[in-house]
Amino acid sequence: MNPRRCILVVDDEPRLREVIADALDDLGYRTLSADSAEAALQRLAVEPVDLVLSDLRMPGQDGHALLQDIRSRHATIPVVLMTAYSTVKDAVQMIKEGAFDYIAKPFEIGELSATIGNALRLSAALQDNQRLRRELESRYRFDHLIGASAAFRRVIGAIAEVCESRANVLLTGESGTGKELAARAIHYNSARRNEAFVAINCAAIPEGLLESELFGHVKGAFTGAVSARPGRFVQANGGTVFLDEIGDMPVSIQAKILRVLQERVVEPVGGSQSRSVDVRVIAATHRDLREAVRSGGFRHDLYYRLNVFPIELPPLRERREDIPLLLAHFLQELGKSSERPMPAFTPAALRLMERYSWPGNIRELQNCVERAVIVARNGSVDAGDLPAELHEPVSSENGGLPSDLDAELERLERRFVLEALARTNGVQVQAAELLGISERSLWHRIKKLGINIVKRPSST
Ligand SMILES: Nc1ncnc2c1ncn2[C@@H]1O[C@H](COP(=O)(O)OP(=O)(O)OP(=O)(O)O)[C@@H](O)[C@H]1O
Repeated sequence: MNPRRCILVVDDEPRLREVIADALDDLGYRTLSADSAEAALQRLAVEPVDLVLSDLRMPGQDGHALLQDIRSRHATIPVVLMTAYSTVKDAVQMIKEGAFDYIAKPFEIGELSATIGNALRLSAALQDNQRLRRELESRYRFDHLIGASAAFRRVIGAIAEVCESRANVLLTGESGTGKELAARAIHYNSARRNEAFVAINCAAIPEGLLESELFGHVKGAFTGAVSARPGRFVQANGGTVFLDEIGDMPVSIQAKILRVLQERVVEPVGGSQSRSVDVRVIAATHRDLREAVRSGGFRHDLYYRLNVFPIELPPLRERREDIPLLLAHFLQELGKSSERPMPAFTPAALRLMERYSWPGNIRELQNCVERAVIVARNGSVDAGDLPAELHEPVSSENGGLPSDLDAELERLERRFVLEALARTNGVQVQAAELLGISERSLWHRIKKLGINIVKRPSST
């Protein structure tokens, strides 16, 4: 059984201390109390405390000074401030200085329970993340892989396991879940780290060019091939090739990839001499490749070659507890290139972010943070500063109007894109023409909507 979490209640009013301690006791916490900041520091020096709940205004050293002392001497203990309505502004300022949250007096037990539960959960996640990173940093350099949730730890564990081997890796997961980042982590922590990491997006290169892009071509192989070109596999010799969106690769080219994997040779377009290469292949897809194999869009022999070591990147909605960590990480990154101090996100804004489903996953979260930093006023980002989709209500009844305009527009967009792709058998340049948009714009929409294009295999 978990030991009871210990909360230190600091308030100069004995009656209030007693009421709060009783309430916390009923909620299953162990409580200690102190009638001043000085007494609180004495208790902290000798007792293991999980959270400090302190009044803001106290005679002698006040909550503000106590916060500073706790930050410097017991940095991992979260501090929640209790404040009168008139001093809420000071409490918000103190969140910027490192307090975890505040609660305005008078408050109800339910509110107190939620605030404390939240602070304990977030601070445990932060500490876990720090511990995990220290552990990993001593063995690996996974500097940019942020997350401490159980789901993400499994991913890190799998990455750590596969780094040293030369096994092919298949990364699956929705768009924006970090597949490319994971591929880079594998490469830069493998024995190949000093050789090239060559990434290629199989879906973004027109079918006619993909073969020569991958395997190179000899001089005169086709109109415009004025000189020989080595191709990405040769460029990556000794290193790693990252084949992004492998599920969108034409069947004809899949056969050639298979040859690289089996025989470790490439044959440039127009040439008859093969060249041996030593590359590790990491492939990624947001599609269900097993399904593509079943429907004939993907070669089963290639699937089994690639799927030697599968790693699934979980969607962000399945690891919501990582959201505060990712937010802190992106703010830190943005802060490096900004003269201005980064804004603080209010607890209400954070709550909204933790509730939202993030269909675009970490990329969407990153964009949201970047945008919020731009629109932030007075050094803070509140719920109202976040994009409309984060405020979507869950209800549906709305008198004929869509209860969720963005979702409705997205549904329409998906229907039209799918229709155009179906009519053109997945040929994106033609589908884009039908829809009156550029091929690039169609490509972005396909990515955003997570559409899987299954082309009918050509008859050759
Ligand atoms: N665990 C993570 N920690 C920090 N940043 C992350 C993490 N995972 C992803 N990101 C960031 O999110 C963005 C999207 O990640 P990435 O491009 O690796 O996703 P992807 O799954 O390859 O997307 P797509 O399928 O659309 O190509 C990148 O800017 C990346 O740096």
